[in-house]
Parts: sequence; C-alpha cells; structure tokens
Amino acid sequence: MEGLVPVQRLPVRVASPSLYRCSNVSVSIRRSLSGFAMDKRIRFTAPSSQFSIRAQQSDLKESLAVSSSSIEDKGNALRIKEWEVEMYQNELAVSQGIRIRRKPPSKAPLGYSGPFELRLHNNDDADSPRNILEEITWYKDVEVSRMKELNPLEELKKTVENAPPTRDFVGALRMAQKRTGLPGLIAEVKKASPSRGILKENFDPVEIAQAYEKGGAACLSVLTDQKYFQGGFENLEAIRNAGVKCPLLCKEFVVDPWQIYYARTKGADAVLLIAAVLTDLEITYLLKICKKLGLAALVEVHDEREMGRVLGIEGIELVGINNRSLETFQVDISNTKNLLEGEHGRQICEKDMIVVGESGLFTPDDIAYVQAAGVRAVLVGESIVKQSDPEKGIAGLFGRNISHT
Ligand SMILES: O=P(O)(O)OC[C@@H](O)[C@@H](O)c1c[nH]c2ccccc12
Repeated sequence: MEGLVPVQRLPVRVASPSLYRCSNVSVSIRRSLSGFAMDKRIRFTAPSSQFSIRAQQSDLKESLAVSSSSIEDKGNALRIKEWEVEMYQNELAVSQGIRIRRKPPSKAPLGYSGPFELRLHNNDDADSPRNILEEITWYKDVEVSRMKELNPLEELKKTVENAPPTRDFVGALRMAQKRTGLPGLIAEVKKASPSRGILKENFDPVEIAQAYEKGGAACLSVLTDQKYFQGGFENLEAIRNAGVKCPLLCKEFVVDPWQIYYARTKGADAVLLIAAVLTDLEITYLLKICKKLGLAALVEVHDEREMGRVLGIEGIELVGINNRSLETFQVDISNTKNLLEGEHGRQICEKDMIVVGESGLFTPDDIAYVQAAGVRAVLVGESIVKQSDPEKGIAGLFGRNISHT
C-alpha cells in the first residue's frame, strides 16, 4: 500500500524505528530530517495493515533520497489543492448561512493562481475570531488535533467495540413527559460558562448528577469543554462510573467525527451537534456515525434559517432550540416560541420530533411558556446547578416535585 504524506502533525523520530498512525495511509514530517528541510513529502510503501505504517529510519532516508525537486512540486500542488478544498468548504458553509468560520483563514500557498485569487484581497479581518463561538470552534480544532494524537481513532474504535451498550436518551425524555405531564428534564452539570462565569464554586460533578437524578431528571447533560466551561471528559466518565442511570448527553463543540467516538468511550449516550457550526453535509455524516455507535444526537439551532436547514435533514429525532445566542450571549426565551410558530412547528409535529427548549429557564412560568410553545423537553443548567440543593432546585423550577418517589 502506498502513502503520500500530508505535512502537518505527526512527529518524526529519526533515532529509532517509529510507528505512524493515520487514516489515509499518510505520514508527515515536521522537523528537518537528515538535512532535509521541513515540509518535504515522502512516498513509501507500507505493510498490509490498513492504519499503521511501520517506518524504519532507513525507509525514511531512502524515501527522502528520491529526487527532492519533483517531490517539492507535487507537494506544493497538493498544498494548493488542500487549500482550495478548504476554500470551497468555506463557500459552502457561507451559502448555508453559516457565519462561524471553522479555522482562522489561511493564506494561499505560494504561487497560487485560481478561482479564489480575488478573494484574497478581501481578507483584512482575517485572524481574530469574530465572536465567542468562533473562538471556541478555532480552539477545538487545535485541541482535537492534539487529543487525536494521544488517542488515535483506531484505538477508540476498539474500545467502542467492547463498551457497554448506550442508554435510550430519546426514550427517557418521552417517558418522563408521559410520567409527569411536563417537559422531560435534561439537567446540566455545568461549573462555569463564558457568559456567566463560575456558577458553582465547590463543584462536585458526581454529587450534582446524583442529586439531579433523585430530583427526577430524565437525562443529564455534562459539559466536557475544559477551557471555556471548566468541564471535562473525566466528569462524564466519573458520572457514568458512579452508577447514575440517566442517559448522558456529552455537551461538546463537535467539529470532527473523532470527538463522537471519544464521547462514546467516555460514557456518552448522546452528543450535541450545533447547526451554527456544521454544514448540512457534516450534520448528515455525523448523524450516521452517531447511529452506528448507538448515540442519540441533539441538533441545536438558534434561528429560523438553522431550523429550516435541520428540518431538511433526514433522521433527526431531537432538535434543541437555544434561547441563548452563542455569538452574542443574548438570552430570550421567546426564541423557542418564535421558531415553533408556523410552518416549522407544523413540520416538527408531523415528523414527531422532540423539541428541547434550551437555556435561560428559571421558573415554573418559563417552563409553562416553552411547553405551550410546543417543547417536549427542556435543557437547564444555571437555575438548578446554582442551588445549594440541586434536587430541590428541580422542584422549584417545575413548581412541584417531579421525582419518582
Ligand atoms: O445554564 P442555562 O442557561 O440553563 O443553559 C443550559 C444549556 O442550554 C446551555 O449550557 C447550552 C445550550 N447549548 C449549548 C452549547 C454549548 C454550550 C452550552 C450550551
């Protein structure tokens, strides 16, 4: 099997034989090697295994001995292609009304001439994120690249094969609604957020999760983002290992399929997909992966356009309407009502989708308001996590005890 090598991430150790892992049978060289400059591409023959290539020092040297100028030409041609693909993907996202850019815009490779030439002069605001969601998204891209190196996809796939089955997230919401006559509660284990700062100082995720379960939550949402929400995958894992029975939503900013596998290995039963960040095609693809792994997907929208897009995608069971803009932090619970009025609301009923009202819900009146608008579940963090007794916080939120006992 042959591999042509993209140039970013994998470190090359020259001193000893190294094992390279990658999905397309490709390996990259980052540092200079035996006098060859950075960014040289190598082509070499790999053994039969599909995802790992054992490359000896001698293989590398041999490969690099191949005429370097032709390699360089090919390398640049490939870089130009890769860059163009990125630009096309950006265009596609923009055509779907997606404002979030997935990465800081990169400059065209040297010597580029092609359809995006004119665009390049238009790039002044280039390298700082325009809002918090964009900032988080850019950071995720870097973070995920790093995490992938520590936990290669192939290993995750093996772990997933032996993982216990997932729990029925959607079923739990439906049941809770039947049982209480109120929207099923997804209670969020949330220490902090960029908009509200620290919500709970002495934060014990397992204790909070157990209190939520006792209080009658149907499902739990666990923030796993560390940098902006002070969450972590270790919280998800700890809650699952502590014997909590509620299905768990991994609350993460998903930009890469790898994250879905990772979430599954850490005990998630569902993941969040944010329509403001992902194109229709990406959502479709990620949904397929979720299905394959037995995970539910909560697809989150914030405006009419995103709702329209999501309604056009097959196989979505759970739609979240976020009352908070992740771009401006503004919260307005009438957003839920507005998005459920008219044609969109009709289609949602027709498809028997479950709508989750998300964010900014504090009182029984708020719950009644979004329920009247048509939601069958709610996602609540701040108002219950802040209480000294989150179990009682749930009763306060709904205006009555909704626990099983
Ligand atoms: O704490 P609140 O206002 O009850 O909100 C909970 C939840 O809706 C919010 O945390 C949330 C909704 N969608 C998100 C996406 C990413 C991070 C966080 C969120």
